[in-house]
Amino acid sequence: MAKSVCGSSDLTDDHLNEHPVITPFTWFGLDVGGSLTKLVYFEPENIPDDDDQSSEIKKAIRIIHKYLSGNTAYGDSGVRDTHLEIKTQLGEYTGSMHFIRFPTAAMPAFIELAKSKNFPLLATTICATGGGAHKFSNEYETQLKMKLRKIDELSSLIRGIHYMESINHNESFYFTSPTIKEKCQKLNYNFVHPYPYLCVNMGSGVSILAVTGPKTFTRIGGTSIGGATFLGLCCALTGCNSFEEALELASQGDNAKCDKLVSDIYGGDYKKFGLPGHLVASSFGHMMDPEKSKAASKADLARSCLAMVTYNISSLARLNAEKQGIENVVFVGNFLRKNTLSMRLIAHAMDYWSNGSMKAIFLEHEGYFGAIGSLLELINPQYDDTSES
Ligand SMILES: Nc1ncnc2c1ncn2[C@@H]1O[C@H](COP(=O)(O)OP(=O)(O)O)[C@@H](O)[C@H]1O
Ligand SMILES: CC(C)(COP(=O)(O)O)[C@@H](O)C(=O)NCCC(=O)O
Repeated sequence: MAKSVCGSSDLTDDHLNEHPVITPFTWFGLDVGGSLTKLVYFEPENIPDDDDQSSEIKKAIRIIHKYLSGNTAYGDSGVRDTHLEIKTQLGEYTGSMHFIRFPTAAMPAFIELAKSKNFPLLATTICATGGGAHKFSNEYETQLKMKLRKIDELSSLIRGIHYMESINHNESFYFTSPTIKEKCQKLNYNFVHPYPYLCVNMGSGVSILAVTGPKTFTRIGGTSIGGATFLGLCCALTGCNSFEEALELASQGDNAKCDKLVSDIYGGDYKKFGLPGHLVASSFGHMMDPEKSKAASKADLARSCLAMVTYNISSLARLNAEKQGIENVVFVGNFLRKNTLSMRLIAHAMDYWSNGSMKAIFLEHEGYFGAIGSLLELINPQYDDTSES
């Protein structure tokens, strides 16, 4: 009989919520986001020999384990982030958690790949979160004969964060002197007494949550100007084709070539209200001047996009934190992947505009927490597509 990752295949999802049956073979958590799909895969150290299984299933299990943990690239666009791999214990099993991502636009190719690797033989149901768990539900059922058990994405995110924090002492960090390259240091943050904190999830769009306990949070805001805005604008303005390319361009550019600064308007600082001359007064404000527009390079344009999106998010984060009386703000999501520049800009902006009262905290597993939370539903189902506040 085919196994379900959430239990035996002859149980309905309702039964699975009450009595999860954990099988040590196909432990996946899926997070299908607006830009990227994240797959967290747990590989147990010792796979017990289960006599109940047909040799066909055993063979498929071996192939999948070998395929996932033996490769770092899958199909045309799947990537395993090997630097994030971590040893942990799930249920009674010790093993490794692997982190894999691919563009959500490549979902049809992923479904074909899953078919070719016999995934459906192992799992009739897979725990999935993110908007795509809803959007692709029919495709999984008709093409793969797999059910997506839908887990609420923000609950999954918070669960994933708290789990990672509990197993990885080096998960959270902050920056000191973020704007001074020679002095800037990345230091471990002690997350022992975290509540309340603000969680800012910088994905395609941005959700802002006030987290008051291990399982209690409220979504207090958001913005549509997020990671996909940065990448979309960069592609439109510079012709770049990837996030990596956009970041590389941004790292070489100067946003003052595109943005109007306070000093462009005041000739210096606007002292009465504490606005320094180097502050951006108006993002892309120089672009209405034909000469300045012509002089701006692709790198300058990319840097302006990055600065605009980053500053806007950190402003919203600070205002929401202020409103809630919260000092610690945790920034997650793949917009921060490889994006130290934005992290340092956020760290500086949060510190500067709060007069040192707020701290920006970042997490190593950036964009994978939703998928981790989804995987944890196997062990202890909590959030079957319900939101919590
Ligand atoms: N390889 C990549 N491809 C596309 N976007 C990426 C990539 N790496 C980082 N990003 C950034 O991460 C954002 C998506 O973040 P993520 O947390 O995965 O959100 P979502 O769940 O909406 O896909 C993108 O909009 C982009 O800014
Ligand atoms: C709709 C979303 C929760 C989807 O999550 P994502 O895939 O972007 O991580 C997110 O994009 C969002 O919160 N957007 C901002 C909507 C708003 O408050 O304006």
